[in-house]
Amino acid sequence: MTTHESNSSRSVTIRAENLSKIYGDFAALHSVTFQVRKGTVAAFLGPNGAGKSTTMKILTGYLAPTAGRAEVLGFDPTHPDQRIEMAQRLGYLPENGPLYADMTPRETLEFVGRIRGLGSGLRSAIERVTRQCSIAEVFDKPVGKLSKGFRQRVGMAQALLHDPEVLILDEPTSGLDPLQIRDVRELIRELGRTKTILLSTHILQEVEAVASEVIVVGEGRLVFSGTLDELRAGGTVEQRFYALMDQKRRKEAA
Ligand SMILES: Nc1ncnc2c1ncn2[C@@H]1O[C@H](COP(=O)(O)OP(=O)(O)OP(=O)(O)O)[C@@H](O)[C@H]1O
Repeated sequence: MTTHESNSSRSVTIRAENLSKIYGDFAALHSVTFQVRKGTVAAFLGPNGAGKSTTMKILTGYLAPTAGRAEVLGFDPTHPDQRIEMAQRLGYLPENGPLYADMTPRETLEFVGRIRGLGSGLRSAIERVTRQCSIAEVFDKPVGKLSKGFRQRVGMAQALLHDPEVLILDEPTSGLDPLQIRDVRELIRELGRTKTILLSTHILQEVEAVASEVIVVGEGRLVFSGTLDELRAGGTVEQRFYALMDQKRRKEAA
């Protein structure tokens, strides 16, 4: 346990506290607060433009919040030294894949592994993620020539390369076909046995398929945060999601 972790509650791995983000004159996030407890798979659910990617970029240190505070494993992503330490224990799949089009998956993973300083462990790490993400058949094809589904899986592979204890996955099943979606959900469930995972989605079925905790946002505001069972109390995920969104609209109109 590091000093950073002992300073915060041990059971909370990801914390967003009153996060706000303003792009120019557009407010994308309004004081969003939620927590993800250690060892859970949490779905970050919301319609297009709700602020999911913005929140994830803040949590991973790629964007600074306009106000509020983020924390992952007790580290502050806006603090340069803490961000580096955090990155060693965090895997991030960004929204549109992180990948250089000219590089093959092999070159991508070797490159990422070198940056991460994996040294002699790199070869076995590459073998592990190649198996986990089923990318062996495209291993030596340029990423730019791969289907969206395979690019997404290469993105997952780079996020998993250093076997991080926390994963932040921005729409991990986006662009995949039904069989690939089933495989990636299975992989997420498997990884969720040992890791804390926050994944964004706007697919309601995805929530029930993989998550035990749910955070719902709409137009940059938090509308629900709790367990899947709490969300399902009084209806299906679908019914509850639409009810929450309608409730939010009525509140704003009042
Ligand atoms: N760099 C930026 N400059 C200006 N506006 C931005 C920028 N990035 C995002 N936005 C706006 O902020 C809002 C939230 O965007 P964000 O990408 O976080 O939403 P999202 O929930 O991830 O959406 P999606 O499901 O479509 O990916 C949107 O209205 C978007 O257009």
